[in-house]
Amino acid sequence: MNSGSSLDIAAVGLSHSPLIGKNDPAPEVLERVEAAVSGARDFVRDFDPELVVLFAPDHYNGFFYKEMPPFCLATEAHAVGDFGSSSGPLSVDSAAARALAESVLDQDVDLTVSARMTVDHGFAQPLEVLFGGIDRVPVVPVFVNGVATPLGPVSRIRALGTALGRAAAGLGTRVLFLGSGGLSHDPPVPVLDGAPPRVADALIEGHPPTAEQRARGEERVIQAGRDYAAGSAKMIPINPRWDNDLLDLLECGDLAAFDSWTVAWMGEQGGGSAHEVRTWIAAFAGLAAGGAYEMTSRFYEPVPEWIAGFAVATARRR
Ligand SMILES: O=C(O)CCc1cccc(O)c1O
Ligand SMILES: [Fe+2]
Repeated sequence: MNSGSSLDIAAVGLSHSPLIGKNDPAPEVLERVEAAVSGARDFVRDFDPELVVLFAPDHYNGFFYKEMPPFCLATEAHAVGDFGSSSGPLSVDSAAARALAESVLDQDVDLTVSARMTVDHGFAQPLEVLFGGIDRVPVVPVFVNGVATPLGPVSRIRALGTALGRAAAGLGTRVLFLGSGGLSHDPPVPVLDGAPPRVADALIEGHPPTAEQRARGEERVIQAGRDYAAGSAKMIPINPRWDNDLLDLLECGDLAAFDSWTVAWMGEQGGGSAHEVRTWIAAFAGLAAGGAYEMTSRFYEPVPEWIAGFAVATARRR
């Protein structure tokens, strides 16, 4: 149990992958990852958050090009259960969500609000991994677009995180900022630009896939993981140097440095889904809004089997 100030804030960044448990790396890699994740779980248990502000991307399960916001806060959310992740309602703290939304808007950050957000493994997995389910802790889900171009400047994501950090301080509760995704990786997520009409239509309209279509899509991602690990894929490789540079900036707290990271450069360095690191930047900006922080643990390992530069980091106020 946490015995500190009720206004404590903390942050955790955690990579996700729908291939965990489906296309696993060597046992020793798995062991190292599990030890790091277990450390994060202990950190979260000790911190004992009263509210989790969860930043996560979507993989064309909830947000489509019919209208694609750069980010969106939910006052209610339900998970689709892709790749065997949990389905059903998340335990959203609607009152906190509304209060945070109002405060963020008051701080001059344009925010989309959803009263019924559809989310996928990007949200479900970190809640399962750290809390044992999607309905175990009061949460405010915040979608951060990490795949659907055009993407705006990283500075706006940092501004969102900062505004939510300030807003959360006004709640008077212990808040954990949690970022889900990244780091560098280039999974076979469809791209609207140049897509054949049927694919384009699906990306725009978001017709729910049939069970068979979903199974086929998931099998394609699993096969891509096998190819990535075998080095036979045309995907942009995991970039440990880039990933560690990112973790260095988060560790030293120089979040303003991310403002010069361009969308094009990030994609070249880290692959099409590297933009998921926006969730980490938002989470750490939320923590930084409360003052100086320290990173209390940091783990990184490239896991091509999962199509993930896999990282776990925990941080709290000094
Ligand atoms: O297409 C999908 O639904 C998921 C693709 C995907 C694969 C590995 C790691 C990820 O972060 C990711 O997003
Ligand atoms: Fe993802």
